[in-house]
Amino acid sequence: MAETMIENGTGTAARAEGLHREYGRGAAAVRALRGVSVALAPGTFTAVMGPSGSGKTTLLHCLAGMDRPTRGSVWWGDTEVSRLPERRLAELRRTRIGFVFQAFNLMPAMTVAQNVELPGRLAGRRPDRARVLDALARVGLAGRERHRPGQLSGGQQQRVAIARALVARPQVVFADEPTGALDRNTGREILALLRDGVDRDGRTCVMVTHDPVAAGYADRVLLLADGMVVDELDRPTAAMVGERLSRLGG
Ligand SMILES: Nc1ncnc2c1ncn2[C@@H]1O[C@H](COP(=O)(O)OP(=O)(O)OP(=O)(O)O)[C@@H](O)[C@H]1O
Repeated sequence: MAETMIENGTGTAARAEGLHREYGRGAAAVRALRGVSVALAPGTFTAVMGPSGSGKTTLLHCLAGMDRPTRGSVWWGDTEVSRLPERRLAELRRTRIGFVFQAFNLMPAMTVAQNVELPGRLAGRRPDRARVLDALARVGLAGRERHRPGQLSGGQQQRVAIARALVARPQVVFADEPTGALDRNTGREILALLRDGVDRDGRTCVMVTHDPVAAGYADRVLLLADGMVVDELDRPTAAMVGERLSRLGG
């Protein structure tokens, strides 16, 4: 039943159909996405990989409602977000989507707790202290709420960013190279946290990564080349991913 619903396009946490994204016009135009369709089943972890410039970040931004496709559609559940007016899209993004960046993107002058509260405040909601503390505890940062980001290690800062992405309990979390700025062991801890959110809370997660070991935490890998999905791997191992990537020259 669930499979059929997903094939029909309903019952997905998010999906994209026939996405094209061009930057610039005329001779200078860059075709970053050239007809990408993906369906993200609820409670799954997908890694997006491919050579530099293949369109990974563009796809993530379009799926997360942070960029608009030139053509094609993006859906979160039954809502077509690619057609929503900007204000409505921003509102919906704050409740339905979490985003984790490679460079953490925390506000240095704010405390850890204030950083986690910020998206809610921007959405006009009063901070729910218990929920913020719970989100911090879940990423292993209980007791750090009054620290500033500069007083934390890179791995701890990324944990704050994950708590910030999760505090609204979004259906889908997007992560753009979340371990790219971290050493290997710290990176593994962050990946385990993302995996845990999928397994324990049924969250849907999509992550761009260059690292085959990181992709091994996912249920599925989508391989992009030249703005198109060229391959897909289920239950990937780092070795399988490394081998497919080297065939793509990535
Ligand atoms: N805002 C923009 N304006 C113009 N061109 C862009 C813009 N964003 C991306 N591009 C171009 O679109 C193509 C795809 O970029 P994208 O960042 O999605 O690739 P990527 O696979 O994430 O690359 P990397 O692995 O190097 O981060 C590239 O050729 C890039 O230069």
